Order: sequence, then structure tokens, then C-alpha cells
Amino acid sequence: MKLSSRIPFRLALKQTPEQRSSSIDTYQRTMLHSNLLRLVARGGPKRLMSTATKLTTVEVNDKTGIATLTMNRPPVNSQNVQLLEDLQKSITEIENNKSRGLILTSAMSNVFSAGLDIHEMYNTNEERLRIVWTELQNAWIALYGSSLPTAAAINGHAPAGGCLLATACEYRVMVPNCRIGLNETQLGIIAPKWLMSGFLNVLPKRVAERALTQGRMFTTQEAFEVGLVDEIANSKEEALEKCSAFIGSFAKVNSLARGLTKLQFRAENIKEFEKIREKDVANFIALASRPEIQKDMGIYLENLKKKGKK
Ligand SMILES: CC/C=C\C/C=C\CCCC/C=C/C(=O)SCCNC(=O)CCNC(=O)[C@H](O)C(C)(C)COP(=O)(O)OP(=O)(O)OC[C@H]1O[C@@H](n2cnc3c(N)ncnc32)[C@H](O)[C@@H]1OP(=O)(O)O
Repeated sequence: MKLSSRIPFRLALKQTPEQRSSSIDTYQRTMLHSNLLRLVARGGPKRLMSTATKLTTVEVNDKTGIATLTMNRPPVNSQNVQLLEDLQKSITEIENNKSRGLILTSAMSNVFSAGLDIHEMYNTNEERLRIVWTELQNAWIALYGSSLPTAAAINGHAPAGGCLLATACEYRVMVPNCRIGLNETQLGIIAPKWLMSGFLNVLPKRVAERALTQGRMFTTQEAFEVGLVDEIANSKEEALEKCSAFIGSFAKVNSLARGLTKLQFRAENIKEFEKIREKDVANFIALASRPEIQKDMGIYLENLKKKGKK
């Protein structure tokens, strides 16, 4: 089952709060059960594999059984609907192919991901905004809610949605002289709680609150010092090796117990997210449609283009 497949939330909305909470628990149980089945199935032999969607590739190392999921949308892996959908397809594929773990990385030389593709949100219609935000939610929950060991080899800058994907993983290794963070307040926008939850999982509350209110972009070294990244690597290859070593550290741990323990840690955030996901889409559409936000987006895009030409 894809974790993004919904609890029947539209039905839950018609229920009393007690019934709703019980539906969510049912969803959680279903989710844990299906992850359990997947974990049991993962006991079989490893397979060598290399596959691709339009904007992602998956390569499974035949020795380690670890899958590397590479985002490949030049120039900066900005997250358009296609990339978000391809990420979900690749995550599902990795979950189903008996891989031992998932490493997320980028095919770009200096950018992990530039976050949401601002062109997708600018001068568009409500239906497109709904699709963009829903696919961002789906990609996040597929990664955050995966029972597999996950790690991000952050081989470049990771602002906003890039940081979101990296912090959905359990472990982060970053190359030097890059930046990572949730810069939404710098853009005059507020990131919803679910979007911050990976960030809040890894940073002390006080550090997270200050960084989020400042919209702070951490350098690699600063990110390492506060614990936003776990290790620094001198190259992408080294980052991939360190991520593999992290995933390898679970080799002697029962994968079922590991996966369920991880999901228990994340269950509260997932439950909260499921409660608000539809409202969250409506909030995003309302925010992104506001004339002043649209104007700011246009200016932001112009400035990005000017900077690129310098
Ligand atoms: C602004 C949004 C406002 C409102 C949205 C409303 C509601 C709420 C949303 C809440 C959550 C939002 C999440 C997001 O992810 S928003 C995106 C935030 N991302 C950024 O701010 C990053 C911007 N990019 C950069 O800082 C740099 O590009 C980066 C990643 C450091 C790489 O630098 P560099 O290698 O020098 O590359 P360039 O800057 O020259 O960029 C090359 C090329 O790519 C275009 N581009 C860059 N980032 C984006 C992007 N996020 N979306 C679309 N396009 C992007 C850039 O314009 C250049 O284009 P060109 O045509 O000049 O080649």
C-alpha cells in the first residue's frame, strides 16, 4: 500500500470527533499492518536493478541491497508535479523490491533540490495549485512514512522543499559549502506544521523555533553543529558511502522491529497531518492565490533569473 493512499478522510469529516479519532487509529493500524507485511516480504533474496521514471532513477546496489533514488530535473531539481509524482513512484518501487534501504540524492552537481518549482505556483489556477500541493504532501508522506531505513546524500543546496525531503529521511550527510533550511518566512510565507515536522524531529525545539522564525539557511558546517545534518562528506561519493554505512548499521537489527519502531516515533505527526491535509490544501490555495503573494513570487522569480545571468 502506498502510504499516501488516504484514510477515508472525507468520510471522517462527517463523523463525530470520537468516531474520527477512531477512523484515524484504524488508518494507523492499517498502515502499520501493511508496512509489516512489506517488511516480512523483504526477507527474500536481493535483486540487481536500475530503473527510471521521467525525472528520477533508482539503482539498487547488488552487494548491499541499498537503493539510491536520484532526482534528475536540471538545472536545480525544482519540484514540479512530475518530479513529485516520480519521487512517489520510485519510493513505492523501492519499498516493493526488497531493498534494504533508500538513499535520496541529486544528479545536479551543486543542488540537492531548490524546493517547489515557483513557476508551478505563479500565474496559475486553483486546480493546478491543488495538484501541486497535494503531490507535495503525497511525496512527503511517502518518504516520511516509509518503514525502510532512509538517508539523504545532500550533494548541494537544499532550501525549503529540498530541506523538507532531506529531513523526511532518518539520516543526512551533506557536502561542504552548501546551504540547507526552511526559508519560508524570508519569502513572507508560513510553512504548515507538517512541513516543519521533520525539521522539528531533528533539532532542539529552541533552535528549530529560532531558525524557522528567521527563515535561516544553515551552511553545511552550521547544519552539522546544530544537528540538522549528521555528517559532512567531501564529495557526493563519500556522502553516498556514509549513507550506506548508516543503513548498514541496521544489518543485524530485525527489520520488522526496526520499521515498526520508526513508525511509532512518526505516528503522531502522521496522524496530525492526516487530520489536516485537506484543510491544508485549501489554506495553500488561498495563500498562494493572494495578489500580494503572487506579486512577491513574480519579483522573486525575476531576482532568481537576474542572479543567474550575473
Ligand atoms: C516564493 C514562494 C511564495 C509563495 C508560495 C505560497 C505558499 C506556501 C509555500 C510554502 C512552502 C514553499 C516551499 C518551497 O519550496 S518555495 C521554493 C523555495 N526555494 C528557494 O527559495 C530556492 C531558490 N533558488 C535558489 O536559491 C538557487 O537557485 C539555488 C537552489 C541555491 C541554486 O543556485 P544556482 O546553482 O546559482 O542556480 P540559479 O539560482 O542560477 O538557478 C538556476 C535556474 O533555476 C531557477 N530556479 C531556481 N530555484 C527555483 C525554484 N525554486 N523554482 C523555479 N525556478 C527556480 C532560476 O530562476 C534559474 O533559472 P534561469 O531561467 O535563470 O536559468
